This record gives sequence, C-alpha cells and structure tokens, in this order.
Amino acid sequence: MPETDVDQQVRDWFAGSTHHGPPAGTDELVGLKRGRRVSVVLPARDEAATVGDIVAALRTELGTAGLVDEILVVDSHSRDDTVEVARAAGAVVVPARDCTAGLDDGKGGALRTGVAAMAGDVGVFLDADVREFGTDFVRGLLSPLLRDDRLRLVKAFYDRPWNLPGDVPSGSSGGGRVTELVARPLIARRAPELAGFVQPLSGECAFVRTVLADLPFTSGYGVDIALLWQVVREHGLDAVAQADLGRRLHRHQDLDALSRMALQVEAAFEIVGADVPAVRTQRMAVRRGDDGRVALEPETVLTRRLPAPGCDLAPSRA
Ligand SMILES: O=c1ccn([C@@H]2O[C@H](COP(=O)(O)OP(=O)(O)O)[C@@H](O)[C@H]2O)c(=O)[nH]1
Ligand SMILES: O=C(O)[C@@H](COP(=O)(O)O)O[C@H]1O[C@H](CO)[C@@H](O)[C@H](O)[C@H]1O
Repeated sequence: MPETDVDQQVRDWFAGSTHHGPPAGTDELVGLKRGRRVSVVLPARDEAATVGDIVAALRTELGTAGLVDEILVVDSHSRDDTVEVARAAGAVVVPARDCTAGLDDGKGGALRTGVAAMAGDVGVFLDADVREFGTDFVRGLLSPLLRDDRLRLVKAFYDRPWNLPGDVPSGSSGGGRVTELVARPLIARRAPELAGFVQPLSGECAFVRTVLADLPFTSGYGVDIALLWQVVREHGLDAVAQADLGRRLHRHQDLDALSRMALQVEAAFEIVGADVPAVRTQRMAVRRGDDGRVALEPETVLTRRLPAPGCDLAPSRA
C-alpha cells in the first residue's frame, strides 16, 4: 500500500516532535518562564485518596522553587473529601461549573472551568488519580513548551502497566483500552494526522492558555481528544509535540464505565469532525444484580459541545 502525504507528514512530525529523555531541571525551567506564570489544573471527582499527595508534591517541589505559580483543583461534584484534602495540601479549589443547570458536564466541564479560572499564561492539566506521582510529569511537559515558542500544546505519553493490586499483570502496556479499541480506529479513519500520538487520550498536557480559552470544549471524557484535534486543525501539527513521561499508574475503571467513556470519545469525533452540537446515545447496560441474575438497564449518554472558557456563561444558564 503506498504511503499517503498524511502518512509522511505524521512520520516527519513524529521524528521531530516526540521528546524522550530527562526533562530540564527546575531551575532551568524557571529561567525559561521569562515572565510567564504557570498554573497546574487538576480535574477531580472523588480523588481524596490521591489528590493530596499530588498537590503536596507540586507545592513543595515546584511551587516553592518558583516554577508553578498556582495549583488549581477543580472539584467535579465529588462526594468524598476531595475538596478538604486538596485544600489542606495547599491547592486552590474551585467547583466545576456546568454550562446548563442540571446537566453534568463531567471531565470536560471540569477542564473548561479550570481554564476559565486559571491565572497562568501556561497551564498543565494533570489527572488527579495518579499513584506514585512524580513532579517530573510537569517538568517533562513544560520542557518542550517553554523551550519552543512555536508550541501551543504538549501531550503526554507513557507506559501504562497494570501492576496495581488486583490488576492482571501484563507487562508495560496493559492500560489504554478505550485508546486502542475506540480512539485509534477513529483516528485512522477520520483524523489520520493524529496517528503519531502515542496516548491521544492522555489527560496530561501543557498548553498556552489563550489557545484553549478560545476553543469550544466537549463534555465528558471526549474532551482531551477534541482539544488535541482542534489545536492541530487551527495551528497545524507543528504547533503540538508529545513528551515521554515514562510510566503512569492510575485507577482503572470497570468495563461498564469504559463503555460510557467510549461513547463519549466517539461523540467527540462527531462534534469536532462533523460539527454537530451534541450526540445523544441510548445504551443498554447489562448488570448482574445482588440476586445473581443479569438485567438490562437503559442509559442515555449525552455528550455536548461546551462554549469556550473565554465566553462568559449567561447567569441564567449557570
Ligand atoms: O466527571 C468527571 C470524571 C473524571 N474527572 C477527573 O478526570 C481525571 C481522569 O478521569 P478518570 O481517572 O476517571 O479516567 P481514567 O484514568 O480512569 O480513564 C481524574 O482526575 C478524574 O477525577 C472529573 O473531574 N470529572
Ligand atoms: O486510554 C484509555 O482507554 C482510558 C482508560 O484506560 P485503562 O484501559 O483503564 O488503562 O484512559 C484514557 O482516558 C482517561 C480519562 O481521560 C485518562 O486518564 C487516560 O490518560 C486516558 O488514556
């Protein structure tokens, strides 16, 4: 099969824009800020078990050194002690603001709230469920972005071993089920220019605030791929890079939750690629009850385009 122009473009981009190796040291990165402020934004729903350690590490290792100016945890309707734990560890906590009363905008709404609320010129999104968190994640993402003024966004990639208690041991690449089974086929068919991203759904990235502030967001778990695709379409592949962060351990959701995530990711391709405002899907979940029998539970999954963070929401819709 002959290579297409896009294949060649992806290969060239991959060769020049994939960053391996140790990140710059904290002092060097502080020097590279040149007056820019850096905010770390963590979307969090029920992450009391992990968010405190992450915030504490960010504050003590990067905050006091002058690299990170703001640590913002966006509380996405948590029912546990996420808010208290994050505050006690030194974060500023803001509640996720849904764009329409009564509709939960999920992870996309939390990231949108974070971009609207952050004070920094440069932002870093980090998932709040990562275990054994190391601040080299932040330095690894900021190194390319602060060194190269052409870059608008730097996406993370990593190995995702399943070696938490209860996981099936499977070498270095157990995680990423929605990535491999949903996102990658859709990229191949609809957005081949993204084929060089090792973890196209990764929740960790560094970005220039003004770039994301002007883009529509997507509700739910499709937000990461929607933002990536929109930045590439508006600014070109060369405005984006990817950084190898090594290894990432996080909580894995069950298949029922991943089915919902898969629909949201697929919907994001429709919203960005076909310019539709929302995708509503009726799914039939199969669940085994306490009585041992399986039952069908219908569920509607609604994924919506959200206004750009830079747009004020009308007070009546807040
Ligand atoms: O409605 C939601 C769902 C998720 N998250 C956060 O988004 C990040 C990634 O989500 P999750 O860990 O559920 O995804 P996974 O890594 O398991 O695929 C985590 O910090 C979550 O707390 C959120 O803020 N609101
Ligand atoms: O890649 C995927 O299939 C999903 C779920 O990962 P696992 O199969 O549970 O390791 O994870 C993606 O979405 C999450 C939520 O945004 C992010 O936290 C992961 O970084 C991302 O890869």
